[in-house]
Amino acid sequence: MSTSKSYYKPLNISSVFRPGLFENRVAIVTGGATGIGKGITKELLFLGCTVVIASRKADRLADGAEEIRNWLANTGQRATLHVVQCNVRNEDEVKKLISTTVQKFGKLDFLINNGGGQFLSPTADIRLKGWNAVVETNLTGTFLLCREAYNQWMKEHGGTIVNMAMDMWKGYPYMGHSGAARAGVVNLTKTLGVEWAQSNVRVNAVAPGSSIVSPTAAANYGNVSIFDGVGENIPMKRTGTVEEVCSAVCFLLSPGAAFITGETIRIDGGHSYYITPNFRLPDSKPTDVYSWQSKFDADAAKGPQSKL
Ligand SMILES: CCCCCCCCC/C=C/C(=O)SCCNC(=O)CCNC(=O)[C@H](O)C(C)(C)COP(=O)(O)OP(=O)(O)OC[C@H]1O[C@@H](n2cnc3c(N)ncnc32)[C@H](O)[C@@H]1OP(=O)(O)O
Ligand SMILES: NC(=O)C1=CN([C@@H]2O[C@H](COP(=O)(O)OP(=O)(O)OC[C@H]3O[C@@H](n4cnc5c(N)ncnc54)[C@H](OP(=O)(O)O)[C@@H]3O)[C@@H](O)[C@H]2O)C=CC1
Repeated sequence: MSTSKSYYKPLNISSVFRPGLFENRVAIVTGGATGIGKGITKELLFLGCTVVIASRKADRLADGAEEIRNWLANTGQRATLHVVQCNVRNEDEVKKLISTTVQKFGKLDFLINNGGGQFLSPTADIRLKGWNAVVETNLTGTFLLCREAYNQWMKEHGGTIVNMAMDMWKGYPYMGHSGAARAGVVNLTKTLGVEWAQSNVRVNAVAPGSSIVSPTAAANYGNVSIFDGVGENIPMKRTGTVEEVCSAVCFLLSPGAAFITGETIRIDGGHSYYITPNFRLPDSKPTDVYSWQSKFDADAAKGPQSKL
């Protein structure tokens, strides 16, 4: 059975959250210029939030910011986007990212630790430098950002943090370093959710399946077709969209999630629960997709002046 796009039934809508939900809020999104982070940035801006995007590469940040600003102009919404170069593995740069944000915008309401990644390798072949690079990026970087956001602002004023995990629940062959680091992130999320509850700081995480079609992610693996065929093994019979991660992040940031902390939400179409080798679901059509059928994207490609 094919999972070609012709079976998809896209829901032609934009954010499911009310306009202005995040007005007067300030967020940092690491890795906010590409892929999932870019999607999160767009939705936050669309909902009125001021967003600071931060990652290592100045050219990626500049290109991403330009695209996002054009896109936002075409939605008719207004919000502030700011760019800071920051390697989450560098303690000084992380401290500066938080202090700059607080100085410039007067506060920090949301931290989204999205930036991260890894390379594919049998674990036996991973050199210590490579192991450390991945663990420092995904686990230590998340720790540093959480700690600085808390100590510099959230401890006194409250705030909400969303961390990025992955579907490492059964281990992750060929991504042993990242699987271990993300399992650490899930555990750290629980700890901080408890330790910081009294400061009115909620800490949660999302765990996307290895199935969120992100062109930058595919390019990072040097294989643009890495997501092809992945949907076949997922109960929902399809890959996931960036927007399906973003909406979970926005929910966790919203007041509607005020009693949720320490939690990790799986966004994987049921893949991580589909474990029984002697039970196969019958073939079926892919389920409905949540995607901002952009209208906005098409208009953004034409430039900021085009009409909705
Ligand atoms: C099965 C099907 C599954 C299918 C899998 C499907 C996956 C789809 C799901 C997607 C999940 C995602 O997370 S998508 C997100 C993808 N995005 C990314 O991964 C981008 C971010 N990643 C990175 O920047 C890098 O991978 C990372 C290593 C973490 C950090 O890079 P740095 O520039 O800091 O470090 P580098 O100098 O490049 O490398 C440091 C060392 O790491 C090791 N190293 C780096 N790249 C390496 C490589 N390709 N192969 C071996 N080893 C490598 C070497 O030892 C390097 O040292 P030397 O020996 O001295 O060079
Ligand atoms: N796509 C998927 O299916 C899944 C993705 N994930 C995770 O979701 C997150 C987003 O991935 P996705 O959008 O798909 O892929 P991308 O490659 O597009 O995103 C990775 C982002 O992280 C940034 N980044 C990487 N290393 C650092 C660092 N040391 N300091 C600061 N920023 C950094 C990159 O920017 P720059 O290069 O400029 O630093 C880039 O913007 C990642 O953590 C990824 O591992 C998890 C599960 C599945």
